[in-house]
Amino acid sequence: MFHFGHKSVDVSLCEGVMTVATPDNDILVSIEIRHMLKVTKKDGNLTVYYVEKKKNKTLNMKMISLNADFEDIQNLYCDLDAKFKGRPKSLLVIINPNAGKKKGIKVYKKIADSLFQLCDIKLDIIVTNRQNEPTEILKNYDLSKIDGIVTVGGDGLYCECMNGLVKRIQQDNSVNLDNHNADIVSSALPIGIIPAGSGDVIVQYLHGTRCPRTAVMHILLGNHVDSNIVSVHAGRHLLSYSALVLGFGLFGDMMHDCEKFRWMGPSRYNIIPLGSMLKRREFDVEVEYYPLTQNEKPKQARLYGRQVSLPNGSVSQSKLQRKQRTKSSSDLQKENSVNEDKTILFPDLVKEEGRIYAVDSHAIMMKEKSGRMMPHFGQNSLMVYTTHKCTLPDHVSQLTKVKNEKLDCYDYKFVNKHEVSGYRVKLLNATVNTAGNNKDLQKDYYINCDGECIRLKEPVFNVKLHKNAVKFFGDFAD
Ligand SMILES: Nc1ncnc2c1ncn2[C@@H]1O[C@H](COP(=O)(O)OP(=O)(O)OP(=O)(O)O)[C@@H](O)[C@H]1O
Repeated sequence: MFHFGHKSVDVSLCEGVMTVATPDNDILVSIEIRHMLKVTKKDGNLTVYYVEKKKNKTLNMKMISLNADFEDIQNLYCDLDAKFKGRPKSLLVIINPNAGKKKGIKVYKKIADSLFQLCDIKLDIIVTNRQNEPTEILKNYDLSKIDGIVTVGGDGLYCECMNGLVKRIQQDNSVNLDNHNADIVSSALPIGIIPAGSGDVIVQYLHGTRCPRTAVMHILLGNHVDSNIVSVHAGRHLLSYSALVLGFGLFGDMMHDCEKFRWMGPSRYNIIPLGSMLKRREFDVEVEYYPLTQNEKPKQARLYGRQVSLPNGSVSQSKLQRKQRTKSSSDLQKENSVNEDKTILFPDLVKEEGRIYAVDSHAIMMKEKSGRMMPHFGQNSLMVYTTHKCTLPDHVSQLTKVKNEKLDCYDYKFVNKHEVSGYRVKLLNATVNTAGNNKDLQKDYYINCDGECIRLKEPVFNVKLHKNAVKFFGDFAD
């Protein structure tokens, strides 16, 4: 017989739930084992630490204590402990002390450390001194001794660690990083993000809150969410992997402008983009969209060959011209196979040519849910948006809707959307300077890759979706 406070109770474990009830079967407590953080025992006492989700999606830690004779406590402890398999036991923690308002170390010490200690996690804590250090650490780190990586910082730190991890895994599996057609090997090692950055977008997508305590508890509960990434290649080199947003044109320029005002801290993201918007540039581009393969197509697949609709101001194409521009898979194969290890067959492909402000894609797809645009992890496809010529007020109104996650944020005549497995952007009027072996573009063109500004040195870049290539700690399902 167990005791809960002054009451004598029965304790049962059934279908993943521990129930504490009176002998008359009045249920006093019912806890799902997947929500338990830790069980401890001492003499005739057993304490269960567990989480409860509040309406605002934050997790709250609670505990209950049960008393019984030594044997009953021992048996219940062993039964519960056996169900904790798969929880992380050993973690590499990478802290960026300069992220956001420079509170990374404080957040870690105040919130994360005690929870990790409670759950007996073996920790290897590294406070970084500079950019690129996380990449270097992950190049040679013994990944076999950890169950996950935890970043304490912003989206940028996560993206750097994700890049380091994905590159390391390709290296270990002899995948050529610079082949833009290569399918990459997915990472089995989950990454947890404890938010301490400027935007903390990914963590909010994952947990619905920016609360660092909630993020730590999600890591400890050990559930995983698979997520897509995209690769960006130019001039037969990998530029980067993106986990969140990849933006050429306006968003590249915005990020470049924001970088110049880094001293302003996180507030630069509220002010500087307005200036970038006022001096928005137009780019003459040709975009090739690689359609989904048969397996990837949603039930009501669109016919891309017939779907190209160019808005006002862009170079228009007749149906016939569009047809001529649709390459056969054999043409593509020939084009792509030069110096490449592996070639993917694209059943048919559509080219769009015109004057644009931006080409953007999101590795975590934004789709309608409960009347809003909400993130969806691990989707079968990548959505690409091209923004064509439009008035400044219309453009501002559209981007404001994107920011506010409005359902109709892409329903504008000047925005084209394509659901693809990849795409290629070619700058049509970019002049390439060649000096010796070095090539460079005469003008500056930027890609915003998850907040990192990449300056293009080649007039063509390729983007490819890699489904479920990475794992997060969390449980996005609810
Ligand atoms: N000690 C460090 N000092 C400076 N930069 C670092 C350091 N450690 C990591 N970085 C890099 O700084 C970039 C931004 O980091 P992070 O996302 O954590 O901060 P943030 O303040 O949210 O970023 P941003 O200011 O770019 O929005 C990342 O590329 C990260 O890897």
